[in-house]
Amino acid sequence: MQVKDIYVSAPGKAILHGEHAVVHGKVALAVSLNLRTYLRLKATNTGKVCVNLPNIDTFLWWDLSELKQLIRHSSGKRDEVQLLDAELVRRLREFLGVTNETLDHCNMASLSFLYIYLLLFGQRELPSLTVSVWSELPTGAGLGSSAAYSVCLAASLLCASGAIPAPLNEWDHTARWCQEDLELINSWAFQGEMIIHGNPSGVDNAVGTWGGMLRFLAGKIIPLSRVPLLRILLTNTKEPRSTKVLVARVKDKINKFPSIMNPVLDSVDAISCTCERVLSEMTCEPITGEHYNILEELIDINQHHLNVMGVGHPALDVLCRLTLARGLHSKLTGAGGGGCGITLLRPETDSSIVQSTIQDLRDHGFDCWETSIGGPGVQQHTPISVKEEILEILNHY
Ligand SMILES: Nc1ncnc2c1ncn2[C@@H]1O[C@H](COP(=O)(O)OP(=O)(O)OP(=O)(O)O)[C@@H](O)[C@H]1O
Ligand SMILES: C[C@@](O)(CCO)CC(=O)[O-]
Ligand SMILES: [Mg+2]
Repeated sequence: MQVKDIYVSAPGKAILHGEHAVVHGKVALAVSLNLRTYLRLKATNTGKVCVNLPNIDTFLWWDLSELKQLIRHSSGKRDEVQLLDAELVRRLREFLGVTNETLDHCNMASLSFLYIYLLLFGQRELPSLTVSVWSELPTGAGLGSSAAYSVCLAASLLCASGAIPAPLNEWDHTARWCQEDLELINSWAFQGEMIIHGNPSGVDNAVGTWGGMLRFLAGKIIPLSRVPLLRILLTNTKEPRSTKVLVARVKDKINKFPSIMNPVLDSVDAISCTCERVLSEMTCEPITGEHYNILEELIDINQHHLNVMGVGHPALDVLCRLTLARGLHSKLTGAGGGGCGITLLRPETDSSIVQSTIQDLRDHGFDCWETSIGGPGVQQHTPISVKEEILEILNHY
């Protein structure tokens, strides 16, 4: 089977409020970033499937003949894409030599690729192809790198399998899919997330698919169209962590101390709802200092709650302390345990304060930059609409 070449991209995300609580049925508010993951899928006639993931130093290939063995006993196409095919996952783990303890980037990324590839093509002739991915996002740092990767895999492989059309017209440079196709992309990306995360809420892949700011509650996605322009500083503490491990840790704590932890989750839920109300007020009445005072207090309270959940880290404490010394408020974003934090900048925050804060954080060995939020969700690209330096990397393989 011959497939068509395609370039796609999907954004990373920052969670304003609700990380972890969202896994337990509470509200989360999340927003897409201007940092994206790009994927090129290229048809080949080598009889192989090649995967090039330079961000994580992973370059793998398999013969179609060995991959065919893996689908021999597969249960086939399932109607319910929300559940993993446990038997296929078990076979893939065995094939790749992944045990429960091996949580490294390479294994998780190859497992999720092969899982989606084999389920989409397994009932037909497997296509020979090369997939290359490059991301502007730090890997495993709380900015939704796994979701952006899964969304790109889902979109490109669904297109290649013919399950959804390629949306680009000859006169466009980028194009997005219709709502129904986006829902299919999102549900397949969720499966990739299940493999990487274990028990994802689905908020990250929803942002990667639709972009913008959204409210997420128990799988229900509500885009927030009326939101004020927020200035946010992103800091990567560079402390490595795994979302899968952290999500499992919070679950254990809730199981051990339900009467103590459930009120914390309820409080996080109330924080997300209050934040959403304040953001909406800011779009329909003059923005005042009091709006920002409330947003800052919500950030502080949530950061304490996340520490109570056990997903803080000394480096994140340093971030909060250093920024507070300049009058700025920060919290972790994503799964925590290291990784990234967000700092809210007030409109009147002087650029000299921002610059000296960034310098303080860099002096501590952190990466820090001001970001713009609300970028588009998953897109198809023509090659010339991909940044030159990224195109060079993708076309290198
Ligand atoms: N550019 C990439 N290339 C290949 N695999 C990637 C890439 N980015 C992320 N991944 C996959 O995602 C995993 C990291 O996912 P993880 O959920 O732990 O972090 P995150 O998504 O960055 O943070 P969070 O879930 O808190 O937002 C990696 O181990 C790898 O399997
Ligand atoms: C920690 C978590 O809430 C957010 C990770 O970005 C996990 C999830 O929602 O799947
Ligand atoms: Mg993730």
